[in-house]
Amino acid sequence: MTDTTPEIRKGLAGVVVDTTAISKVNPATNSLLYRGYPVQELAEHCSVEEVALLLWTGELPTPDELAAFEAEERAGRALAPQVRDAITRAPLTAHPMDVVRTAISVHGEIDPDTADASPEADLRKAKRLFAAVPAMVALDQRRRHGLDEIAPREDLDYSANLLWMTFGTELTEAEIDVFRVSMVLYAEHSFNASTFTARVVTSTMSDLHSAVVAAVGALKGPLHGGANEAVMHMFDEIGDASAAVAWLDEALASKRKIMGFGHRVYKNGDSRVPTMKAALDRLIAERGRDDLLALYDTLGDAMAERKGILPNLDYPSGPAYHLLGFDTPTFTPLFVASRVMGWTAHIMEQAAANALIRPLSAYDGPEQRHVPQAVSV
Ligand SMILES: CC(=O)SCCNC(=O)CCNC(=O)[C@H](O)C(C)(C)COP(=O)(O)OP(=O)(O)OC[C@H]1O[C@@H](n2cnc3c(N)ncnc32)[C@H](O)[C@@H]1OP(=O)(O)O
Ligand SMILES: O=C([O-])CC(=O)C(=O)O
Repeated sequence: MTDTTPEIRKGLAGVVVDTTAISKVNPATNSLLYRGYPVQELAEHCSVEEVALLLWTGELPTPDELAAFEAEERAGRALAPQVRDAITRAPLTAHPMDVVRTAISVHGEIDPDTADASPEADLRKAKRLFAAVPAMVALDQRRRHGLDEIAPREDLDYSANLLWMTFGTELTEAEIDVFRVSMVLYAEHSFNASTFTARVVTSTMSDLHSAVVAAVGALKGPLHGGANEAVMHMFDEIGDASAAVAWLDEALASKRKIMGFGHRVYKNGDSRVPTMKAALDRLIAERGRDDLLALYDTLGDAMAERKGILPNLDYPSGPAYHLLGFDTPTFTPLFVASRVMGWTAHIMEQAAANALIRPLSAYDGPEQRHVPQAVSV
């Protein structure tokens, strides 16, 4: 690097832009810690509500703190009429990510703390958003089938209630648990593209809901959260295991990105995949869907053999959400429901020690030149 030729790190690859105390992604040890706790242990022992408090406050809650938050969360689940209208009036041609993005924006407009940017108000906003997003996602899936909204149930925890509001039937404990695991695993992942987006917006001293809306937009893309939906479309396109290898060879020959594989940080496998794959395996066994397992394994093995590239969390999550009964375009909104925890934790962390995020660029356009005299105004 010379004074006149700055080093360009396309995509900020490998660039450390700030510190965070929220999570530690360590590709060398293939580990992920939320506030110091291994995500596998949290997925085994904790409810989504406990993980939310952990991410926001830095500590797992005491039983009293948890009970108080659970009561608050249960009381905040029902949609405000303005948010319900925004969802039901959205054209059915709109992608569910567009609908949840708009619904969050409307939810922000009417948040009682909308004019208050204090840390206490931001935590209240984060809690209200966390409580409300499941009903947004559930209603949007239901209306696409011509079904009515289902009211939240205060006797159910976060995970069971989200499933109840979507399907209106009680799923088995095992099914609810698979869903809980996915929500815990998706909750937080350091400076990924959507979280960084939220931090950029926050760095201008904008508000929490604007940052989350921007983050939803970043998550939608198939190189990020949109990959869980794309995995299922890919499985539909392939059909069954017997076609997987030929499909992959053709896709790689035509330089297609294989959805659900690869990662910017993990190059030897995603720390969350074994936990989510085990959850998917339980669901597959319960449903007797060995055909899906065969397709999953055949494609994964062939990708490892051909390219040495391993699955990321979206690879097992997509088929798990499919087996639970979610429509494929609802998968990424489910990621939103979970990642709201991480985004809002990062928004609060950024605001507490803010510096405007504004990198430099190296200009490579035309040299300075003059407008020709003949050009008229
Ligand atoms: C929850 C999440 O957001 S996890 C990510 C979800 N996204 C996906 O699953 C989409 C598919 N994956 C990808 O597109 C990429 O792996 C990304 C975007 C996730 C990471 O990309 P990067 O860190 O920029 O990896 P990079 O592009 O440098 O990949 C290195 C090489 O592997 C190839 N590669 C990486 N992932 C894939 C893939 N999924 N399919 C085919 N080839 C791939 C690249 O084409 C590149 O090859 P080249 O050196 O011949 O050009
Ligand atoms: O960290 C990333 O780049 C993407 C990812 O896995 C996530 O956001 O969960």
